[in-house]
Amino acid sequence: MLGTDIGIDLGTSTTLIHVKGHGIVLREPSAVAIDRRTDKICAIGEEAYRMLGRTNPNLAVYFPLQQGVISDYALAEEMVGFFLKKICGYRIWKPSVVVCMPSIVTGVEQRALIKAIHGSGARKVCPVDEPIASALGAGIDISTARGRMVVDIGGGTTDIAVISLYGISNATSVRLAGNDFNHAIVKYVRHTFGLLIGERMAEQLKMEVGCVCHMEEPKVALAKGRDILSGLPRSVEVTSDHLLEAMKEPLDLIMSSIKSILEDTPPELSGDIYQDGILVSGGGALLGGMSQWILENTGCHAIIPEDPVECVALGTGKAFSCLDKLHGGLYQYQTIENTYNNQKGQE
Ligand SMILES: Nc1ncnc2c1ncn2[C@@H]1O[C@H](COP(=O)(O)OP(=O)(O)OP(=O)(O)O)[C@@H](O)[C@H]1O
Repeated sequence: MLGTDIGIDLGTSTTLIHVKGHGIVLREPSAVAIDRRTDKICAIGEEAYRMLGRTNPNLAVYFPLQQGVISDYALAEEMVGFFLKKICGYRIWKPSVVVCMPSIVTGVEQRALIKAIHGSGARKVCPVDEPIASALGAGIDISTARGRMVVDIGGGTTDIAVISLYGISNATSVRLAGNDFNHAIVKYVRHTFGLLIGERMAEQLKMEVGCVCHMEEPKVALAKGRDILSGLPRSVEVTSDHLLEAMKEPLDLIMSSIKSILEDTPPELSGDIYQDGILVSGGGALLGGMSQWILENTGCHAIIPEDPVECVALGTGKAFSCLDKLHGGLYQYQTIENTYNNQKGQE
C-alpha cells in the first residue's frame, strides 16, 4: 500500500512522517507514557500527551528527545517503531528513511539518532540538516549560488542557517525554543498573578495569544490553575502583552543568535538574504507578529510557509530526490555497519 521512502521529522515536541506519494501521514506528539510499577509503556504519541500533567503517581509521561536530540535512546526507538507500525499496519516492511537533525549535533548524538531509526525497523537511514529540510519543504530553491536564510523555531531548538548550493554556509542551533517559552509563561503567571499553571496550560495560552511583538489589538485568554496562597482552583485573564513580557528573555536570546549569524554571513550572501527574505518555520513561526519582529530587528522580510510545522517533514520527503547533491555527496545512507565504522574511525 505505502511506498518505502519515508521522511521523518523526529522533533522534541512533535513527530511527523512523510511517505512518498502519500504526503504527511502522521503528526503526533513525541511523548511516551510509562507505568512506573512495571516499567512498561502504556501509551505513545497523542494518547500519551493527553495524559501529561493528569497522570496518577504510577504513570509518567516522557519526551524521548530533549532540545532536538535523543535523550532516552530506548524510548525513542520504541516510539519511532510504534509510529512506523501505525502507518504501515503490522506488515514486515523495511523502509529507507531520511531523518532530520539539528544543524549542530555531536557525533554521538547523530549516531544515537541513526541507531534508533534502524532499531525501529528502517533498512537504510540518511540524516539531513533540519534547515535544509525546512528550505526544501517550503519550496525554496537551494540548488543555486544564492544565499537563503532559514530560522526554524521548534520545541527544543531554534536552528538558524544560511544555505547556498545545497550546503550550509554558516549555522547555529540554539537550545532555546517553544518549550522554553512554555516554562517562561509558567514562571511569569506564578510571579505576576500568584497562579500555578501546568505546562499544557502554558502551551495553550502561547498558542492562543502568544506573540513576539506588541499587537495593535491584544488578544485575551483564560489561564486556569491553582492559587498559590489559597490552594484553590482559580483563573485569570492574560493578554498578548503579558505573554510578550513573559517570553522576552528567550526571544531576545534567539534574536541575538539570528543577528550574529547575519553578521558572520559573507556580504554577497547577505545581499541575497536582504532581497529574498528569511524563511521562518517550525511551530514558533505561528507566534503572533512574527513577520514584524523579523523585519524590525533584521531589516529583512519574513517568509512564513502555509503550515510551518509540516515544513521540515515535507522537506525530508523532497530530500530523497537530491541526497547525492546535499553537501557534495557527503551524505549517504547509513547502514548499521558504516555507522559503527564511522564511529570507530572517529575514536
Ligand atoms: N500556534 C502556535 N503558536 C505558537 N507556538 C506553537 C503553535 N503551534 C505549535 N507551537 C509550538 O511549536 C513547538 C513545536 O514545533 P515543531 O513541531 O516545529 O518542533 P519540533 O520539531 O517538535 O522541535 P525541534 O525541532 O526543536 O526538535 C511547540 O513548542 C509548540 O508549542
